[in-house]
Amino acid sequence: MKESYNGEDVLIKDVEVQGRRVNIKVEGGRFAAIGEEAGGEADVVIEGRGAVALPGLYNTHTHAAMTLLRGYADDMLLQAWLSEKIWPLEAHLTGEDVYWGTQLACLEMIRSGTVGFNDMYFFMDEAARAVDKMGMKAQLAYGFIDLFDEEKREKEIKATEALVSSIQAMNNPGIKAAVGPHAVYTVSEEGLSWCAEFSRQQNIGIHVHLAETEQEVTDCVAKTGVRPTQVLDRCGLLTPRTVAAHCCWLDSDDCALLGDRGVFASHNPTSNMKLAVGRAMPYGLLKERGAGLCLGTDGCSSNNNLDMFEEMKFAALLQKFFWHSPTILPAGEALAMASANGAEALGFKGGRLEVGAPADLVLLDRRAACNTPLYNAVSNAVYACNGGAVTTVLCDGRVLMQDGVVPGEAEVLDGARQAIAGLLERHQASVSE
Ligand SMILES: C[C@H]1O[C@@H](n2cnc3c(N)ncnc32)[C@H](O)[C@@H]1O
Ligand SMILES: [Zn+2]
Repeated sequence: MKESYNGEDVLIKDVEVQGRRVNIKVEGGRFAAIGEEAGGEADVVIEGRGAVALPGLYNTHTHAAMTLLRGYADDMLLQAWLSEKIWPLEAHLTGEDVYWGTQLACLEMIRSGTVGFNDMYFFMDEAARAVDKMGMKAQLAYGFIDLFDEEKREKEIKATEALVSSIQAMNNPGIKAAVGPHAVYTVSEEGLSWCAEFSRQQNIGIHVHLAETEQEVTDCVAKTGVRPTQVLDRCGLLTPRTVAAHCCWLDSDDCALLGDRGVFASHNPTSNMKLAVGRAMPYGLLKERGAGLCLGTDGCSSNNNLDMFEEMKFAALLQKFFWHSPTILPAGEALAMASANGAEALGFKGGRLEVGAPADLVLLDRRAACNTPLYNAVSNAVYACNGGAVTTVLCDGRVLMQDGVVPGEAEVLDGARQAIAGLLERHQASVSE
């Protein structure tokens, strides 16, 4: 992987953009020209051979280094899955594990056309190091969990402040810090309010789980007298800088509140179906109330991959099936959720195939079966292709994959495999003590 990006100019020849065979010229990391006339000198020339060009994708909800836990525990309900399986193994994670697990996530995301993502996890300075090395864009938050304990809250505050300053010291405009209050059932209202105030002072994003399960809502009402959305709102966490993940068990007042506050709701259909949360995000109501709408995979152990092409398809199908409407969430809206909306949710400008925009670009193989026939490239992208059809990826004009080759792939896979072996060994040793 290239250590430093020197702003190369790129010319991509003969690609399909909205039904036209054109060239694409990238200069200084942005689209300079898209059309038959695009051309001229370039440091890198890529033969498109009729490839389908799409905007780069943004995964707005994941726990990237959970790649190390892929397939570790499946087929369980959320609370048992977290408390009996996931959290006990996560207790043995090291910074080195998160460095390699996040690189593996970046590799998988690059291979399937994702150029930016929204992460909430631990040892996030190591995650930032991995993102910097892999050349992607990301908003990174430490998973703030105080379990309503004052001492733990102080530690979570220090960890959050440390991460934000270390990311800001990186001076990489493609890597942003955020606060990551986990959820209303794992964070006290003092902790939630601190996160809101700190994100306001620092003018950084907020990444939070909201209304994932019916139990989250009923327990919250029983405990506080109000619903999770109202708890987040009275703590100041509902803002235009907020990405709320899942948003399944929302009623119409919740949707109106999210719309009024300009919150982005991140739909995570695969995770929701895999954990059987029992209700699809109310996409139609949220759209009507003006909430931002984007898409995310959640972590690899509740999906179990990071393929945003699959995520677009499952979003479109789940919404149609659950709300009994064959016209809800058409392919074009699914692609917008996964690209431009996702970029906007994270405060990035990209995810648009437009002159002047940052050059986030994905090329799909024109000869792949999923692109034959090519009546409608967006339909194929959402309903037929998956990440396997991606051949070339640019992020802010930087070539991250060309003709299926990601530089340094073997080293990332080896490092991740070693991290997994070490993690399991430490967990095993503690269990047998
Ligand atoms: C950041 C924290 O969020 C946990 N985590 C992973 N998946 C989910 C989910 N679907 N809902 C809530 N928390 C989750 C991670 O396991 C980590 O403990
Ligand atoms: Zn999550």
